[in-house]
Amino acid sequence: MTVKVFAPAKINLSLHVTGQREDGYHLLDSLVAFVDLGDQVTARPAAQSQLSVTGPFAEGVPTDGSNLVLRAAALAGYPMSLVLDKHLPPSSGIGGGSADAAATLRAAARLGADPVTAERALALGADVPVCLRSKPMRMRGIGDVLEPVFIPALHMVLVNPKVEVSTSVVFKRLERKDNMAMPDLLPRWPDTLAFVDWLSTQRNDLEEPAVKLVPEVAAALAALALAPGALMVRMSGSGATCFALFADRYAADVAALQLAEGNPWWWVRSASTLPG
Ligand SMILES: C[C@@](CO)(OP(=O)(O)O)[C@H](O)COP(=O)(O)OP(=O)(O)OC[C@H]1O[C@@H](n2ccc(N)nc2=O)[C@H](O)[C@@H]1O
Ligand SMILES: Nc1ncnc2c1ncn2[C@@H]1O[C@H](COP(=O)(O)OP(=O)(O)O)[C@@H](O)[C@H]1O
Repeated sequence: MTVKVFAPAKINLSLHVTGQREDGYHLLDSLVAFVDLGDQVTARPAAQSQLSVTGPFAEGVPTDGSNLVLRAAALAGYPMSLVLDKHLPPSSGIGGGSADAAATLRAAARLGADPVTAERALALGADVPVCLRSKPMRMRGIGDVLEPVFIPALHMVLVNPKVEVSTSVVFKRLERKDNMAMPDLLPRWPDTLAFVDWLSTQRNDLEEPAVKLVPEVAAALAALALAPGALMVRMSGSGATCFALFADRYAADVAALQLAEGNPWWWVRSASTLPG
C-alpha cells in the first residue's frame, strides 16, 4: 500500500515572543494558519527507511538521516520508502521541514504504525505539533501549547526573496525577549476585514532582527505593501517569507502575477487558508 500526504505551509499570522526558558527556547504567542500550498510525502512500508527528494526545491534539503522526513519515520518506529516532493522554499519561516515531518508521521499512522503523540513529535521541532494539527491554532509555550481558533478565510500573496534564514540566528538577534502577548481572550471576527483590522494591531517580533540580518526581507515587505489591494503585510516565522493579505483570492492572484513579473528571481505565490 502507498499513501500520499499533503504537507501544507504554515503561516504565522502573528508571532509574539513573550519570554525565554532556561534552556534557551523562547516562549511564543502566535496565530497560525495553514494554506493550500505545500510539499507532498509519498510513503510505503519498507524493510529499511529510504528517501528520495524531487520537486523545485529538492536541492535545498538534505537527503541523509538529518532530513526531518527520515527523522519522523525513525520516531514513528516504522520504516518506509519515502518520496518528498519539495515545493516550499527551505529555511523560510513557513515550516516546510516541520510540515514534512508531520506529514510523514500521518503517513506512518495511515499505514498502520502506532500514532506518535504531539508531545513526542515536539522532539522533531517546536513547529511539528502545530503542523500535525494543520488547522488554525493559537500556539503558545515553545510551540507545544495549542488551542484551536476560528479565523475567517484569508487570501494572501507569499514572497520569499530566496535567501535562507536560520531560525536560531534570528532568535539570537532578538533584543527584547519579554514582549507583550496577544490579549488573553481573542475577539470574535465577523469577517475578513474585521480580522485584518485586528491583526494589524498585532506583531511579528522576529521581523526587526530578521530585517537587520537579511535586508531582502525589507524589500519583500515593501513590494508587498505596494501591491494593489494589499490590506496588511508581515513576515512569517523567522523569515524570510513575507505575506500580504487581500480581500479575495482574485485580488491575491492579480497581485502575485504583478509581483512575480517585477521580481522574477523571487518565489511568489498566491494562497488561501485551509478551513478549520
Ligand atoms: C520560529 C517558528 C515560529 O513558528 O517558525 P520558523 O521560522 O521555524 O518557520 C518556530 O517556532 C520554529 O520552530 P522549528 O523550526 O520547529 O524550531 P526548532 O527546530 O525546534 O528550533 C530551531 C531553533 O530555533 C530556536 N527556537 C525555536 C523555537 C522556540 N520556541 N524558541 C527558540 O528559541 C532555538 O534556537 C532552536 O535551536
Ligand atoms: N524536509 C525538510 N525540508 C526542509 N528543510 C529540512 C528538511 N529536513 C531537514 N531540513 C533542515 O531543516 C532546517 C529548517 O528548514 P525549514 O523547516 O524549511 O525551515 P522553516 O521552518 O524556517 O521554514 C533547514 O536547515 C533544513 O536543512
